[in-house]
Amino acid sequence: MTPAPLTFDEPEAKAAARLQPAPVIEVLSAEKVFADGTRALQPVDLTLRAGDFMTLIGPSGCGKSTLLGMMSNLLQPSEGRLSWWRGGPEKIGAKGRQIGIVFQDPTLMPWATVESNVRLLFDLDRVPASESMPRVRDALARVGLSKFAKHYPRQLSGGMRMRVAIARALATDPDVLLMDEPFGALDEFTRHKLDADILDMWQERSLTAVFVTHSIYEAVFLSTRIVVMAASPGRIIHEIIVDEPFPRDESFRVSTRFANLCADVLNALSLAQKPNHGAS
Ligand SMILES: Nc1ncnc2c1ncn2[C@@H]1O[C@H](COP(=O)(O)OP(=O)(O)OP(=O)(O)O)[C@@H](O)[C@H]1O
Repeated sequence: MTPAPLTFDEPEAKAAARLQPAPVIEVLSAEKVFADGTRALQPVDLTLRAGDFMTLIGPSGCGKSTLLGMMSNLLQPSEGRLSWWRGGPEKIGAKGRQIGIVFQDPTLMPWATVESNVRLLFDLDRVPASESMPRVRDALARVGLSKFAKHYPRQLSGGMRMRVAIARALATDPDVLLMDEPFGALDEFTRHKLDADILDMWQERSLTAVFVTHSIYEAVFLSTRIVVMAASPGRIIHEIIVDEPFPRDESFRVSTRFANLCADVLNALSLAQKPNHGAS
């Protein structure tokens, strides 16, 4: 059946807005000044939509982690506000509205097994093992660590420890996954493998993702949208849409299109280095 045509008496912008996926997190003129007076972010406006894979990229200190912290509701804006599923923070956690977080450091408990580390959030919530363990096992299988469930963090490589941290976030069955430079400390090969795995999970689970990185290649490979930020004060200066179909594989990494997109991000980042570009 042919879909009903859009009504053309409607302004174009309104019609386009109707076709966009629903907002999941909206950052509404939110800014952050820390208690010591550091102005980490000047007012930022940003809408994360269902199904986005959004990357935040920019020089050190431009406020990427601060912005991610506010999006996770772990950090409060000093001015402005955020909304989650068009409501307040009370909307977070309901069915279909779970947020999972992966930090830069895997932050594992060294005395606990891989399995216990992944189970941590369930244990804190006093969820019975009969309920939590199938989810823990499923998450460990998803990151390829089933055989290491009884190992301790010291017995794992850096990449494997990061997989445990990802499994811990996945076990809670998140709808939105916020990741703060999770692969920054890993070698290039491990990083490529984990990038591919994250994309598979994002597709399989219909996740909405926000990913902080310093790597232009990683940003282009993963994202549907790249948000470029500048420092002093932290702000958004540009956005690049990566209109490349999924699944993406290694052939994308060596394509001309990939090289051109990397050049676009690099150009935007060099503007970010210019003092006061886009600052108000
Ligand atoms: N708790 C805090 N108190 C005071 N200043 C802070 C605090 N947290 C961050 N800042 C400052 O806010 C600014 C933004 O920091 P943020 O960590 O968000 O930047 P970033 O872009 O994530 O940096 P990086 O890429 O190095 O991780 C920096 O100047 C930082 O020193």
